[in-house]
Amino acid sequence: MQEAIGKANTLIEAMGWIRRFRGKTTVIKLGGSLLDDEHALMHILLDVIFMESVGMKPVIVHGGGKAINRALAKSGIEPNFIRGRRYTDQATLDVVSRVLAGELNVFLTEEMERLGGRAMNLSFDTTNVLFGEKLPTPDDEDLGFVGHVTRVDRSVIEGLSYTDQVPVIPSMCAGEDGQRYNVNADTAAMAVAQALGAEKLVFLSDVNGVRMDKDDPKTIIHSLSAAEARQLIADGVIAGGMIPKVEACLETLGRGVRKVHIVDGSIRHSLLLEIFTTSGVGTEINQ
Ligand SMILES: Nc1ncnc2c1ncn2[C@@H]1O[C@H](COP(=O)(O)OP(=O)(O)O)[C@@H](O)[C@H]1O
Ligand SMILES: CC(=O)N[C@@H](CCC(=O)OP(=O)(O)O)C(=O)O
Repeated sequence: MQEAIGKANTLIEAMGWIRRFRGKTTVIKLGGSLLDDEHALMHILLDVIFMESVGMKPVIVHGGGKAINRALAKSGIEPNFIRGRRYTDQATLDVVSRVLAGELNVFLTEEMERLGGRAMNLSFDTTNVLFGEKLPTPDDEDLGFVGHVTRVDRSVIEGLSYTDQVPVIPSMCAGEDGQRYNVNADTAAMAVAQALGAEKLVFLSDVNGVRMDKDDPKTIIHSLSAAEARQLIADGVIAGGMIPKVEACLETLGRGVRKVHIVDGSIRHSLLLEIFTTSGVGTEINQ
């Protein structure tokens, strides 16, 4: 009896959160490390399907850095990162296109359908929704075909959301002349969240959030203001791959997205817990 009452209370609490987020867009960024974890990925996709089925509007933007590294190794190409971004020559671009826009984008969409959801892959091979240009960099830091997003085709994404399909978008963009570019997946997710005026942007990573000591999960910081996040970058507490993520969060907050979260996607239901509880499980960055 007590157990049944507990379950009913949980359901009633969940209904409140569902009402609050129904009809609102959440952009979910899937990082490369999670795409390698079959079990974690299945649970994340089930959470996304749940969100869609209760009327929330999830949109997936994905990277795939690890899969790209493996594919490059097979082609005998050494990965080369400059300030967290991959130097992308023509041969690298071909591999990135194949892995991100071809394989991973199709795999994620098919996996969602297999799990009972409805999803649509939005890539160069179907409908491209991310447009951009070569990322401007200083002359001595040329990154080749690395781009940034300057325009998002909102109507296609919103059209899918309103017909109860989850848009799945790889982190690549096309120039107005048709040139393809490789885009850092955190910044691609940020551009999509801004363009859609998303209620939330969730970065699912392989760490439990921003930590005071990057190697100690217990030092997680649950809530950070923009000013505190900037200070932690300046102090070197936030480093490496966490910098572009937090910088993307800060830029997103300045442009209308209400809340940004960094969450460990390998914890079961971390996505739902972050959305449906007041304390959450990851790091929330607020304006
Ligand atoms: N303060 C910090 N808190 C948490 N992680 C940090 C911090 N500083 C650096 N990092 C590093 O950032 C990494 C996450 O970024 P990244 O590997 O790019 O993730 P993803 O593949 O999900 O985009 C962590 O694995 C961690 O090694
Ligand atoms: C320009 C640039 O660095 N692009 C990234 C795109 C994929 C990505 O960002 O994937 P993760 O989210 O797994 O890191 C790359 O080539 O690895």
